[in-house]
Parts: sequence; C-alpha cells; structure tokens
Amino acid sequence: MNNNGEVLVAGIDSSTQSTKVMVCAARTGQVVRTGRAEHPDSTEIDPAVWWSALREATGGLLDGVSAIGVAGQQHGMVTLDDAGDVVRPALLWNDTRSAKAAADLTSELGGPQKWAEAVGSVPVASFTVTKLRWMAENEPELADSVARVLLPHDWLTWRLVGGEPVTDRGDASGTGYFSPAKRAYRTDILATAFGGRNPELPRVLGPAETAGHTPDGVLVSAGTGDNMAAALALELTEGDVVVSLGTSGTVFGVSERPAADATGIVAGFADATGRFLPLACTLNAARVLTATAGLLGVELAELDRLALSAQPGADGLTLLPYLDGERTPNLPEAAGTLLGLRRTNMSQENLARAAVEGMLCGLAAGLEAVREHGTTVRRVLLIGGAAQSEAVRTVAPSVFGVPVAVPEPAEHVAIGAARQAAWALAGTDEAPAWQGSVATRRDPEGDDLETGEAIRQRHLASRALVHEL
Ligand SMILES: Nc1ncnc2c1ncn2[C@@H]1O[C@H](COP(=O)(O)OP(=O)(O)O)[C@@H](O)[C@H]1O
Ligand SMILES: O=C(CO)[C@@H](O)[C@H](O)COP(=O)(O)O
Repeated sequence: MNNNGEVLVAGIDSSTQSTKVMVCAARTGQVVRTGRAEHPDSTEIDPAVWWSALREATGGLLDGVSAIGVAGQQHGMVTLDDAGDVVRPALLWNDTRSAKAAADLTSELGGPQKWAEAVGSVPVASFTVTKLRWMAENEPELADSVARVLLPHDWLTWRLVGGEPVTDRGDASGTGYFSPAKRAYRTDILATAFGGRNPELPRVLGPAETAGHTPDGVLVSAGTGDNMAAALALELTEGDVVVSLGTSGTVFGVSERPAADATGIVAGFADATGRFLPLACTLNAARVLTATAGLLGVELAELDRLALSAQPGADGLTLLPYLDGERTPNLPEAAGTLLGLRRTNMSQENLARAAVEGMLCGLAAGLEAVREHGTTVRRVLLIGGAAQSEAVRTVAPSVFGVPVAVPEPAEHVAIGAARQAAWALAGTDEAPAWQGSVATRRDPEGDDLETGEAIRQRHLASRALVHEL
C-alpha cells in the first residue's frame, strides 16, 4: 500500500536483454514506480544472473507492494539437480544449437502434423524439448544429474517463494511437452526427447492462482511467458494483433480455439487467461536496427532520420536480416544477405531503410500466417523496444497493410505481470479492468498499400532466391 492507501502490485519482465519492473496501482493499473537492469548478451546464461538483475531492478521498489508477478522470456531450459542447484547455464530461446535435434524429433514423432496435434506446435531450435534432446546427446552425464526442468519465469518465481516449483499454461505451452488443448503435460514426449529420463516438471497453475508468498509475506502470482503477459496487459479483443519488436519479433492475437499449424510458422501457445495465443516469432527484430546503426556508426535516432530520408523500397536494396540465424522461416544456420546493390543506391539512407523494411517484412509474413490460421487482423498494436523507432512507426502501416497503433507506456510485459498479480490478489473470476493505455494510431495512406505490397513481394522473392524457400 502507498501513502494514499492505494494497494500496489509489481510486475517483473525478465526478457532477453534486461529485467524491467513496473509497480502499479492494483485497482487502476496506473504506473507508480519503474526499475531496470541489463542482462549480458549471450544465448546461454547462468540463471543466477537473472536473479541478480531482478534484485537490482527491484531494489527499493517493492516497499508497500502487496503482490508480484513474474513474466519471462519463453522456452529457456533451466535444469536443476536433486539439491535444486543449476546443472548447466540455461539455454535460451535464441540459441540455435539444437536445430538438428528439432529436425530429428520432428521426424521421430511422425512428422509436423503429429507434433501440431500433440502439443500445438512443430518444434524448432527455440523449444525447450529440443534443448533437452541436445543435452541428452551432447552432455549425457550432466543430463543424468537433471532432476527437474523449469522455464526462466518458473525458476525466478521459485526463487521468490520456495516450495514446490510452479508454472502456468502460457509458458508451459512453449516447452514442446505440454498440450495447450488438453491442458496437460506430454511426459511421454519429454522422456523420448531426453533419452528415457523423466525429470520433474512444475505444477501448472490456473490464471489467477497464487504461487506462494515471499519471506516478507508478499503474494506471488503464477507468472507467465513474456508474450502472454503482454497480451494480458493489452486486454486484446478480436481484431487486435500485437507485433512485438524486442530481441525477438513476435506476432500474436488471442483466440478461443487452439491452433495446430503443421507448417510450423504459427505456434499454438496458450495465453494467461485460459484462452489461446497463436504466435509467429522471428529471431531478428530490434537488434537488426542496432546492428545496422553500429555498421553505419550512428545512434538509433540518426538511423531513423536516415531511413526516413530514403524512398520507400530503399531504391531496390533488400536486406534479409537473418543476423542470428532465423526461426521463421526456419533457417537456423542462415546469415543475412543484402541484395540489389548498385553504385547509385549504395547510400547510408537506403541501407537504413532496407534494415527497417527487412525486419518488418519478416513480421509481415508472420502476420499473414496468423491471419491464415483464423486470427482476424483489423489493426496491429506495436510494442517492444523497437516500437520506439520513428522510422518503424512510419513504415509499419504500409508493410503490414493495416492501421498500426502504438500504445504508451512501453513496458507491456511487466504491466501484464503486474495485472496478473492484481488478479491473484483480488481472487476474482476475471482480471481487474485497468485503465488501459492511450495509443497513437497511423493508417496506411495514399499509395502506401501498393508500396507495402511491392516491398513484401520483393522480400519474399529474395528469400526464395537465396534460401530456395
Ligand atoms: N528508438 C529505438 N529504435 C530502435 N530500437 C530501439 C529503440 N529503443 C530501444 N530499442 C531496442 O529495443 C531492444 C530492447 O527491446 P525489448 O523489448 O526490451 O527487448 P527484450 O524484451 O527482448 O529484452 C534493444 O535492442 C534496443 O536497442
Ligand atoms: O521465443 C519467443 C516466443 O516464442 C520469444 O518471444 C521469447 O519469449 C523472447 O522474447 P523477447 O525477449 O524478445 O521479448
């Protein structure tokens, strides 16, 4: 409670690049305090680093807070031994070493269709199940000492409350051994993947259930995956589709029905309310812009200025921005490609524009896929770090071909985790109605739709040419 007698809740977002904290009024969602701490740039990480970041980001902010919710980057493999100690550094969602394990597992279970039916998704290197297979094959002695497997948010929640580890449907649905439709683990799939081993899994809590209490008596909610938390913050209704531009680029909407896409483009996740969250994810989003800015030797604001001073289409330059490999399309070993260079178009402006367009085209393909799988797309809600970019905000409506709204404030994952905490505290059937955020909206104008379509088609043709897709 604060000095005005208002009940306070805290949401924590432990995502790829940083931990963010939002302390909010439980009744309205108004943000009263914020905190942040950075993570190292690596695809494997000792979970103790997340714990230090959580303590740093929350330092002094939790006084008077009645409930906490933790949202985390999805899929990361946290392995614990009998004593509860970490067996090896966590392998993160963007670590592609398990690409072959993913392909092997896909055929062993009878192909993509069987996987989509069993767990809602076809596994790629991001999924926890593939990382366990990789560990079983490459580190069998370490695998033998694994007594329990958790996800990043499960582990942090457990560090806060102790006792029996728990998770929620949303995050569990990204493991590859949980069926969102049946709301149950597939321990048979886990054992097959992990060389016959049967590690303990966290108990799956309902959306408003309590994970436990901190030693100071603060309630901790079930927590969830970062994309699920963002969906909870934005109170999505039919027709709203989120595009999140963080380390990953994600496209998702809330659905009453589970998805089962045998092409593997759309993952059939669960959300944090009891519904479903069909989602497409790219490995290359905000960092395409930071890497391009680095190459050009400019700050992000200057990258924006350069991109906006080039013509749409970057005078024929196309960047396939697979700088960290790619997940959608499934090209884990790919590198980036710049096509269409001419002496006359080799400018900083065109390269900056091609970076923005190339990143957004990857998301446009995801948008098309979620649409094909039954999600109505009336407008895009643009969130995540790179939604702060003026160039991204300007180019997105034409490349996506729909109106784009940019809600404020920006840390929606942490706000969603805080809303879940307020829900668990209230113990009501529905999450508390919060005031929501004001969004600035831009519609495609004039020739934007034709221009965007031409940019998308050129991107797809370039993809097909380089990667034989
Ligand atoms: N104005 C901006 N233009 C482009 N990128 C930005 C801008 N502001 C922040 N970013 C980028 O957003 C990323 C962080 O976004 P965030 O959603 O917090 O990522 P994650 O959740 O994956 O940790 C960083 O790569 C950062 O450089
Ligand atoms: O793997 C996925 C979604 O399936 C990623 O979206 C991760 O959940 C990481 O999110 P960010 O740190 O990029 O927000």
